[in-house]
Amino acid sequence: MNQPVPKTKEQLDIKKNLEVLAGSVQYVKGIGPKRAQILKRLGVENIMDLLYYIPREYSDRSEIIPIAELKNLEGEVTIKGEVVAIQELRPKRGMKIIKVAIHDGTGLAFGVWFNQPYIKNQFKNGDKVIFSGKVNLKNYYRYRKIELNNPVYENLKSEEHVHTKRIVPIYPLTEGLTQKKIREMIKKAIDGYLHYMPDLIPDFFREKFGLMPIDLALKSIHFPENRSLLEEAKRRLIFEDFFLLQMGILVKRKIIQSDKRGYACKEDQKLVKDFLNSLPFTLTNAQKRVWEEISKDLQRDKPMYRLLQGDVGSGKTVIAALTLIKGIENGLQGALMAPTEILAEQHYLSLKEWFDVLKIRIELLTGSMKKKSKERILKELKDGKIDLLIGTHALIQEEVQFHKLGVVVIDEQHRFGVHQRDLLRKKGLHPHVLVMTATPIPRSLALTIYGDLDLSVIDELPPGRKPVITLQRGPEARDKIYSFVKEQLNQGRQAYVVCPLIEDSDVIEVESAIRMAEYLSNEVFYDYRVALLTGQTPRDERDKIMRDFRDGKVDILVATTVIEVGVDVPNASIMIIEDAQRFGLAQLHQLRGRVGRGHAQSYCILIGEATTPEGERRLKAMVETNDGFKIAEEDLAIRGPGEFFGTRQHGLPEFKIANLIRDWQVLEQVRREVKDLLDKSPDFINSDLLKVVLKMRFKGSFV
Ligand SMILES: Nc1ncnc2c1ncn2[C@@H]1O[C@H](COP(=O)(O)OP(=O)(O)OP(=O)(O)O)[C@@H](O)[C@H]1O
Repeated sequence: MNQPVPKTKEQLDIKKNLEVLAGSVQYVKGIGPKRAQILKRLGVENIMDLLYYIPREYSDRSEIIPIAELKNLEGEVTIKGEVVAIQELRPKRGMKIIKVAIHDGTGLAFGVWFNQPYIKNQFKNGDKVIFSGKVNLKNYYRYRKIELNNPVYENLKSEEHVHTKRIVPIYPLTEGLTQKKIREMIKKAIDGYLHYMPDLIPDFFREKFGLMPIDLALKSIHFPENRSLLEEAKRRLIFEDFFLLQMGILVKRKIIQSDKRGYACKEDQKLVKDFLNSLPFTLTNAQKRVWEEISKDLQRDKPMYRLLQGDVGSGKTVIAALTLIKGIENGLQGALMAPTEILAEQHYLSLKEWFDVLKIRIELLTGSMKKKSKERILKELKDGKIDLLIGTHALIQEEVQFHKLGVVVIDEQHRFGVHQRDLLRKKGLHPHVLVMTATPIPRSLALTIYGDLDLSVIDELPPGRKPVITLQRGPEARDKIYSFVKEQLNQGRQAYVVCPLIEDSDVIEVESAIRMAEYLSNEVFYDYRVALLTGQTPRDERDKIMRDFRDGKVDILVATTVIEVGVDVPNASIMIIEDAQRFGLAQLHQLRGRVGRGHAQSYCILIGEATTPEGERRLKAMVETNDGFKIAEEDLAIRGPGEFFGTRQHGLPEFKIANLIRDWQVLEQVRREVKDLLDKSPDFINSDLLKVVLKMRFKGSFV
């Protein structure tokens, strides 16, 4: 893989080598099945995992300090000397102390271990040893004795030091594992297996960017000879993370786009035009531009694979509808997948209103549906009688078979992984795919996660929208808040009250929503119509409540976070979020996005006090800005990319060492270079081999 056009034999060798590296860690000398189980908890299963188990920090023990100088020092030191005495003390019952005295010609120091009697047998008088540990000067002041508490020790004669006398790696640990043990395991893996590791970055790339070869990089990331080699090793491995990722994404994109014929739609015809005419508004410029981009894609005979980004309330649904109508008008079936049942139902309701007029047959399929209706829908779908199927991930189940699936819209909201997207895509024969997301992610990240998709952005809200006024208030302000809500309701508006998020307990969450609804309807808003909606509300009831709320028959909707995404009731102008400090920033922004969707001035009132600095940052960001892009950036900064995207779920690769925020410039550079390379020599990489590597390196299923 490290030559522009790999020769077969080399490929074979790489493949064989990779097979060795894919072997279980238990075969590494000194590990065995028991320790392999422990390592598994750290995500280390095969030998490659172990070689890439990156230290979390380093301790510089390279400088050996004369014992005489220790009395002026604090913190961690490394000393060497000859063992002159070994003592075992029992100061009280149940306590054993081992003291080993060493002399280095300048003075005497003691290594002290508590309740580790076996240490005594590790040394004998006359041994030349090294100790690394914290200086404890307490006994120096009393008895002029210098001690190192619980030091790491090594024999001075050993050829290669891994624990002392060097820059020493410190790894993330788990129960049953010590730094010493893992360091030794990694040393064994390096000694025994490093030579199997193929260099995944081609020579000319390495030369161009001055990157060290892989064996030196892995050796230096664990056991660096000096600081500068360590820094170079990090640079090389960050580059490698991004190099592989971009290769994966771009090769996948190529595979998707190459030699597969999609369904080429004709230019906009009657249905699309009728639909546009039926809308009570005209498209915003941003919507027009985006629709043009999509429309062009649909008219090509290659499948579209596009991401549609737009802040909450920016009007993505209309674009989704247009996309589906265009496909349907061209004799194709459409599918719309949403992350939650409520959202699927909402999409169903709003699209049905539009589509019934156009005589397009649309159905809803969800997991909680009765068997009989499900069977009917599945049959009609297969027979091609249904034009558009809307649903949750129930759509990707095996039993769901389309007659001619040609357009797929995925309202992703960051909840589906690439894998699920692919499953739906595969139900059609190269269908056009549009993925929608309301989280405006920074471009470099969009490229990383959705690098295999083209990007369309709706960067403009429909006219007449007023920014939502966001306030944060403590619970003591509740009376005032409620009178304000009443004023608004009296003007014909509606309100949402979102109940606290309760971690890991849907039951308590629902209970608290029930109590809140009772309290509000009995004690505060007894003259108004209050309804309750939770994840446990039965389907039929849920539909009715949402319908009533839409139709203005309910004034206040008390809900859990089930209403987080997609709910569109333009007349609702107040959003109250209880215990707002418990919610994530993206989630707060989504919830706030449920108001401010019509012409009325809307309000979002966050009830709660931050209990952590991060909580404070989140609430402050909400009060200060309505801009989804700024919110996303702040969220990313607070949580880091792993949490932000919920790494595994979303197929975002777990990098070994690179950090998307810190290293984004490298990412962009690598992306340009890799793209360039693949444009010039498309056969540069063997995609099967790449798949194997990517699977091993990034456990996520993004390729
Ligand atoms: N061009 C437009 N002019 C006026 N109103 C519009 C326009 N486009 C969409 N709308 C209306 O704006 C509201 C929000 O649109 P939509 O539900 O499509 O937003 P969205 O982008 O899906 O938002 P979210 O991600 O929050 O669900 C809807 O009531 C919709 O009818």
